[in-house]
Amino acid sequence: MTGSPRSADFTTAPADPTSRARLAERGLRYALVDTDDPTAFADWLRADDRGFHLATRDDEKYERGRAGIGYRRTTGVYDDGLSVDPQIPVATVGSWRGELTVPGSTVEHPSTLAAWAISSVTVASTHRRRGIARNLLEGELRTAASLGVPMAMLTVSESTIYGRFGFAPAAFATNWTIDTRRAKWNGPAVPGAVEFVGIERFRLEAAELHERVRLTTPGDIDLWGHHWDQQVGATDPDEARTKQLRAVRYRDAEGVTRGLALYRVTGGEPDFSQHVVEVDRLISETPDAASALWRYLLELDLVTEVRAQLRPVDEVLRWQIADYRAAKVETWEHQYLRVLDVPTAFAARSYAAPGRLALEVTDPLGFAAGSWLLTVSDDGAGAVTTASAVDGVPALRLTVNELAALYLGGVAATTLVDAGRVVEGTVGAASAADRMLRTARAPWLSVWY
Ligand SMILES: CC(=O)SCCNC(=O)CCNC(=O)[C@H](O)C(C)(C)COP(=O)(O)OP(=O)(O)OC[C@H]1O[C@@H](n2cnc3c(N)ncnc32)[C@H](O)[C@@H]1OP(=O)(O)O
Repeated sequence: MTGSPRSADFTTAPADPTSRARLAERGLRYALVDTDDPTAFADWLRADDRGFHLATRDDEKYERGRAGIGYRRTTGVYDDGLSVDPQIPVATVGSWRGELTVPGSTVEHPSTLAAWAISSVTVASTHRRRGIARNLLEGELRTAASLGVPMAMLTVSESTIYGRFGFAPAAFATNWTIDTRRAKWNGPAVPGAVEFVGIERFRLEAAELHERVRLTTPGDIDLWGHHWDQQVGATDPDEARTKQLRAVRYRDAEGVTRGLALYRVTGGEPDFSQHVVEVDRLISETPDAASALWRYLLELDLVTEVRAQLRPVDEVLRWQIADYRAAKVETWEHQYLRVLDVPTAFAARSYAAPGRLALEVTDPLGFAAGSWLLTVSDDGAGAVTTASAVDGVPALRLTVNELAALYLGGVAATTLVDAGRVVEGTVGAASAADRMLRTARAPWLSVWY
């Protein structure tokens, strides 16, 4: 698999004319990059790397990058007046049409929403704070809306940037640091077995397993081949990290792979008994698989600390170690959403309780603004119509940001009312909203993109 395009329409949609005109007024050219052209793509990647303060790559790595993410809609802003290297863009953005899992999805009956994934947003430090990123972001949102994509999504370098464009965090993640001398395993013994697998096998089985697990995880997304290449270090075979990778899998009593872990053991100082385990990935399809893999990692000899990033907020491990304080857990906001089409987005997910909810939404960019009525039937299906306040229907007033935060059921309307970010039109409306919107398990996104 070289990419995840379900449909290629997104790659050919022209650069947004409004942003193009606004940037042209400033002497800047906003254009799609021809990703079939290795030179143009390498120049774009050079700008992307520079924007994120990454090391410069050699030509072979640029070509590998093109093979991996060249399927994306790749846009640059060029300053043709530059006296040096005007062919290197002064701003970059990459986007694609992804699939966001929504509440109610199962492997047998998947419910996903088309979502416009935005990545590689950079503006050269020589051109910062002149409104270039604003034009890139607004251009992406208008393009997505023009293609009928109901949601935009991204993960962020800084949490302060994207609220102004209508994004808000809708799924959170946790980073764990576990003192293994204190964290005695207190969970169940499980019937299957953990065994080592080669890195190539891990890559193969992890991609398959993620395809199933992401469909049961609201907030998660479909992944692309290059993601797995990067995960297992195939893009950087000579790096120390790549050479340290080890992989194990959990097979259940029937011999079916239900979980995988990729990890590195580092350090050991001062006497070889104090190594640190960095868990790069732990994917589990069943509670048994998660138990077996966590237990394996926590009981490794010559190890005193296990670190894991991007774990779910309601990680079950919390209840499987003898000493709660053996684990330091830090919460991050992670999956940011931006609603572009309210009726389509809210009809795609299912709900925990029947009822009606009026949503008065403001949106400076207009996409989601309006008075909406969400009606959930007894089977948990939802439909949204335009309607002004209806007598007896709980009502909330909110901006498009809070609408995004509520969407996956991971943030409570009652919290946002108490925070002063959502206003109740009728007393008790937030509790009514929570009964309909909240999910049993916290939504979760397992990757950066
Ligand atoms: C989805 C992703 O790709 S996340 C990665 C984001 N990119 C990075 O972090 C790479 C390093 N940073 C950069 O390249 C740039 O500083 C960017 C892309 C963050 C901003 O680009 P700029 O062109 O300088 O932003 P621009 O001038 O359009 O600013 C737009 C608005 O965002 C605000 N803003 C810009 N950067 C930041 C920031 N780092 N933190 C908070 N606010 C910011 C501006 O103040 C402005 O606000 P306003 O219009 O409401 O007054």
